[in-house]
Amino acid sequence: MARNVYGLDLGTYEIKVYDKKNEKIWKEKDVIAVQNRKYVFAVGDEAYEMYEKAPSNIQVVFPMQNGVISHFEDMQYLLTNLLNPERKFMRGSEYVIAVPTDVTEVEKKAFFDLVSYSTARAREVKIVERGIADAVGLGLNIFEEKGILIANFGGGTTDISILSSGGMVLNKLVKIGGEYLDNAVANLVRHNRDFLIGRLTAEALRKEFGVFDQEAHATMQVAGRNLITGVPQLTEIPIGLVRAALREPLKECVRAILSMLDRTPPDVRKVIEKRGMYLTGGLANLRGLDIYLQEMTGLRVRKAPRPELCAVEGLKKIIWNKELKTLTYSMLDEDYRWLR
Ligand SMILES: Nc1ncnc2c1ncn2[C@@H]1O[C@H](COP(=O)(O)OP(=O)(O)OP(=O)(O)O)[C@@H](O)[C@H]1O
Repeated sequence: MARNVYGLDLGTYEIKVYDKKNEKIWKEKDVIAVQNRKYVFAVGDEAYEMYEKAPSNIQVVFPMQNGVISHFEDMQYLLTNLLNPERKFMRGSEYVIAVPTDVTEVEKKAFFDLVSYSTARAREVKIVERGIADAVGLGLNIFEEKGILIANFGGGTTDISILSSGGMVLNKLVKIGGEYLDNAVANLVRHNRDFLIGRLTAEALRKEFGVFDQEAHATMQVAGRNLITGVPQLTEIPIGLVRAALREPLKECVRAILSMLDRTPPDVRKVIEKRGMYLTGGLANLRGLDIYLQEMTGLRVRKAPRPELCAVEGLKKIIWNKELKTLTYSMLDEDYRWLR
């Protein structure tokens, strides 16, 4: 099979892929369903459909947690299956992978090894920091700009980066993302209403209500289990309860952004204050999040047009452009000294 070049943004919630040969970008849920702890039953979107609905002999596993790989073999199987469903051999392809910056070298190396040492037999594996891929995806002149603040709100994490002159000045990975918010909503509903809802229902509530711009008396009917009677039933959840659950985790993200700004060199900070910050990642679609962040940080907030695909669009540009390719590196490079 002919060689190909892939851009991979491996997220906790979804894997985004750029396929150079077929000139297309696609995404798939980062989930695998395993039967009797042995046989792979389904992968990707199909496996996600089974989450919270599967019988007890089928385990639905999320191979990534908080932005890093937690089940290496499941992740490798999932990726190989998604890239190569017909299981034709695809040796000799090249990969450019977007990785979070604020993780350990071992965690970063796992992304590299995932492709380097799989049946894919990669010809070349390059890594680029996700904040940089986001900036390229936003169409910013990464080499010239002297102050860029990007917050990537994802499924498992919020990756905050400050860039200047083509490099990372500061970066912080906050372990709060969509999943954390969903758990917060489900927990508050349980404590407040004695009503048990699943994570997917909590996600639907969060997507429906958002953070701002909705009337204060809206409600949504959801299915769950009454914890007093033990009976499954429908109930109305008010918007106020969902907003209350989101408040503290979102404040934590705001605090991380502000504390990073405090540590930013003054000249870079001046440019950021003038230009504002950029919002990327799937959670940036949360209704009203941009207005909320604008009010809380005092910065102008610009949301990427397709925030969840911003990093993979950056990877696409990097793959096609020689100058941008200098932003990538290999962990096998002589001058890359990992663990030292
Ligand atoms: N319209 C929407 N409204 C609210 N939230 C949304 C919307 N669309 C997607 N999301 C949320 O975005 C999150 C996924 O974002 P994204 O795909 O950027 O995450 P990821 O890259 O997989 O995760 P991470 O970057 O943390 O590893 C999910 O929690 C999902 O619920």
